[in-house]
Amino acid sequence: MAEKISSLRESKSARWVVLILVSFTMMCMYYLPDAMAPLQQNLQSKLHWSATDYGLFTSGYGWFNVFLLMMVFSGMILDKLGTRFTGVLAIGIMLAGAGIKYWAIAGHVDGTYELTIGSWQVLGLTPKSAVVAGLGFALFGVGSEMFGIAANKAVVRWFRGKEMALAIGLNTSTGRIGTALAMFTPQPLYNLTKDVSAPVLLSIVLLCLGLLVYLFFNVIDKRLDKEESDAGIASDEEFKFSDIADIARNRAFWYISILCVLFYSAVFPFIKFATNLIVQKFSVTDTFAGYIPALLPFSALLLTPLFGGISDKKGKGASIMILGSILLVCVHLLFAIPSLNSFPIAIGLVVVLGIAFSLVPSAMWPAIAKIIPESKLGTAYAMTFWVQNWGLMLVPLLIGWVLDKYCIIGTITRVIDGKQEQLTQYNYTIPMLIFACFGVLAIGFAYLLKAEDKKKGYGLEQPNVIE
Ligand SMILES: N[C@@H](Cc1c[nH]cn1)C(=O)NCC(=O)O
Repeated sequence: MAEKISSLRESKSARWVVLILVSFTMMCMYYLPDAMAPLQQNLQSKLHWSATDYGLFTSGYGWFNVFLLMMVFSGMILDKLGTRFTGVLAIGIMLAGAGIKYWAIAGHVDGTYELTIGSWQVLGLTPKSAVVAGLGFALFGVGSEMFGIAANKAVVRWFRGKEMALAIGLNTSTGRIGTALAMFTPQPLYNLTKDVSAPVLLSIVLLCLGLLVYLFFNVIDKRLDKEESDAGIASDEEFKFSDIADIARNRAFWYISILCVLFYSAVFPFIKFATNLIVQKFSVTDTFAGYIPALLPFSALLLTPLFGGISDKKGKGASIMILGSILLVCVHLLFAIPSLNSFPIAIGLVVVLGIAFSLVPSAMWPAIAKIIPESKLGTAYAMTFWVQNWGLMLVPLLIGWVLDKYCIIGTITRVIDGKQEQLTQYNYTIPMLIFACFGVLAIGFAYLLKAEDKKKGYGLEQPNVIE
């Protein structure tokens, strides 16, 4: 009997075209989450936000994902309706969220909110602009996570048994180009337009481009469906509620998800505060300071596919996650030392953080595909992202609050756009120690994962490529 294989999936060029299309859209999507980070100080002075307000707005990314269980719904939609529909829906949601965020940051929302429940003051004179921008970011976050899950599943579908970790790594890396652009462009854009919302507008343009490109991917992916159904190859099984319970019973899955929330809590929220940290601690200008954190996604961009390729061929996935977490702790501890304040040190530390930020994702995302069957993969990625979003939501809130409560060391007066502005000065030692603690816990969970893999034989330390 003739072997049932798909010639499209077997075609290296078709696989790589698919990867380019999905990854380009990923890049467009990754611009907005970090595009406000280089303007933290400008946002604070233009919109009269405190560090707590900035933390609240930043935490918005996770609000709907966490509390409305949006990622679980996204996983269900994905497993039921497929990567093509889900991807387009996700981009539509991101566009709506980015639009709301733009409206709020462009200065159309005035006044403050105060919210008290009993004796607990939930929001104390919080600018409405921060809350509404946070709501826009929350909607964007739903689309962004939904797209991330769909993109991972699409890449796994096309690359399983081939260069899977390399492909996932390249896909994530292209996302890092979006993050790097988000670190490089906002300050020059602001200098040009004197408008803090200009980067949000650029993100809307990028998302529209991403949508066009994703529609091309849909055409090719549909051809694969047709080829597979003609060849009698079964398409993905549909989502079942019992999938959630099956995944939740897998101990290794929880180790990866907890490692994920701890690791990413020490990276993404760090990026959100990094420009300000570098201005404050290393005494460099705002524009130049924005370029230093950009080295993080840049080094990750080059190294993630390299480490993905190595783990495809050599394995050692769990060990790579341990190493990445150790590097993360070292970097944050060194950032915490007040006397280490010369700016070449900042550059070196950010590059090493970029290495950690390449090691862990390059091994982590393919590891989920090794412990969970493909039919449940959308739901599994959704559940991991849900756990991760708790960190993306709570950690910026915590850091913003800690900065205002414990880290203010004074104010300076600077002339910005011809006006004298009071800028608050912070000491970032405590926030950096908090980030380091997440890293220490991440090391522990990476070891637990390695032990579980040894016990259950998932093959996390084995190569991915089937020659
Ligand atoms: N769930 C996403 C979170 C995110 C934040 N900004 C953009 N995406 C994620 O973890 N993606 C994987 C990664 O390594 O970027």
